Amino acid sequence: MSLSVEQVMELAPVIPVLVVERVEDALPIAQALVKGGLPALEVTLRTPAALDVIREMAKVEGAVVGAGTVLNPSQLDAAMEAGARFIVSPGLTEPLGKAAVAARVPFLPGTATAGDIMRGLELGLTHFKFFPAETSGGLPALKALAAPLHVARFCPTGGITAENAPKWLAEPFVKCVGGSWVVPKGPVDGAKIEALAREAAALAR
Ligand SMILES: O=C(O)C(=O)C[C@H](O)[C@H](O)COP(=O)(O)O
Repeated sequence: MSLSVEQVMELAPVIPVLVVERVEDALPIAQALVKGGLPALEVTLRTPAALDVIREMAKVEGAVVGAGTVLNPSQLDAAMEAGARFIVSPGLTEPLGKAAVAARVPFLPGTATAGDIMRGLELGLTHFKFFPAETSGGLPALKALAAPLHVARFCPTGGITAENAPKWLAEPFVKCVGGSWVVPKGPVDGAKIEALAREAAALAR
């Protein structure tokens, strides 16, 4: 079943941002996250294994697997071919935005300025990543942007933690946050990931 970008953002308060080096780690990570209550999984195309990781994770019941770090239309095509059901990018270019709109795939392009968001609105997009959130002025900056650009909704990502997520999630223009903290680097510890996911899934919106 295909979901709208809003539905993807409403699956849980947190979209875990995943950098997975080994295909063997895909299933245990996805299973632990879904079990902990985080079904939307962003697999970044930062490792050679990423497309195979998407294919593996898509087999996990309940998982809604997307691709992150998508930089251009050919990566968008490859991610969708691998089974990605939503697309996240660090920034917004016209070729990528147009390709995502044409593909009718839920798309969260990274934005950090009013101009970025306005270019997205011109393309018909209304939901954006705010990236890198903590270093682009943090919540005061997003509040200032969301006032005039009041139709836009955001997934702040970059520097978000379990500790600072609640202040972002309390805002009406924030639908969810993204972050890598839920899956610590190193050997996969399913119990630990599940516990971190459970804590993240319980954050109030
Ligand atoms: O490459 C992309 O497209 C990204 O999505 C970047 C990630 O969102 C951030 O690198 C996650 O930031 P941290 O949670 O601070 O580790």
